[in-house]
Amino acid sequence: MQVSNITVSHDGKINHVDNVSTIIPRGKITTIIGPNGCGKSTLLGTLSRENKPQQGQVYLEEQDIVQYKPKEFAKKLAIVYQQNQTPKDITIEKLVSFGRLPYQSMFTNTQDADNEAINWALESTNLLEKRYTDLEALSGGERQRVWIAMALAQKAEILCLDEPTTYLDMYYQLELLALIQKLNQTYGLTIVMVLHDINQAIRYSDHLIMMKQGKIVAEGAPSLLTAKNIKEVYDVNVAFKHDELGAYIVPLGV
Ligand SMILES: Nc1ncnc2c1ncn2[C@@H]1O[C@H](COP(=O)(O)OP(=O)(O)OP(=O)(O)O)[C@@H](O)[C@H]1O
Repeated sequence: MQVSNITVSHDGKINHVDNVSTIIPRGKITTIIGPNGCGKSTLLGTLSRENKPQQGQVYLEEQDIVQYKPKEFAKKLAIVYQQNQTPKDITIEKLVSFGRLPYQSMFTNTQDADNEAINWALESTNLLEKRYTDLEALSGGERQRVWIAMALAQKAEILCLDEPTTYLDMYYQLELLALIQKLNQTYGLTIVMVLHDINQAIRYSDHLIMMKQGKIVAEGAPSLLTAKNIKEVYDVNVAFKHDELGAYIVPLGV
């Protein structure tokens, strides 16, 4: 995806995303990082057409995303939110099947392809055995996997995730990030996500976009992060460590 001079304002006064241009590399994991309120979700929501930019364009396969019909766009890009309203009395399988809506029409029978995609989505997220379980009976971590399964059933090449690990304990955070990595490495999905944990961003991303006050201040491989630019962006002092675990930061204080 190519983002070209995007400006988004939620209130018509402040530019919450301010003249941003970037490229989301295909087949890679891109993570948007930055302090609270810097515009991460607004940028992600612009890629997924949830936010309409006042200025600029986003191109997907050389076509402006506004030109795609809703169903065609849903076949290209799926998004999973941080928190989702859980419908009552619905099984995992039923929820995942909603991911097939972009493919259904009155004139074509897509049942075989639908079943195949649903099975693949359930298998990839390790939910096959629980397919007939009610969503309400699941823990928060399992539920997040179901929403990802629904997005996978959409069979889109680009998967956007807005703070997918928020509200999850350490176990489910790591499980979810490993799943995202598997989806990228095994199926070549392009991942674009927002994360707050810098160490997770370093460990699981190929590409980082670092934002501050609606602008991109640095982008590239995780090695672009330094104690200096983290201080500038987050106003936090960190120590950078490099050892057999790879690179990671240790927050020292504000
Ligand atoms: N629907 C909205 N109406 C008005 N202002 C909004 C709306 N959504 C976001 N904003 C404002 O836009 C700015 C950027 O918000 P955004 O959610 O994109 O930031 P973020 O970097 O994702 O923040 P966080 O890390 O806290 O989730 C914030 O100041 C926020 O208050």
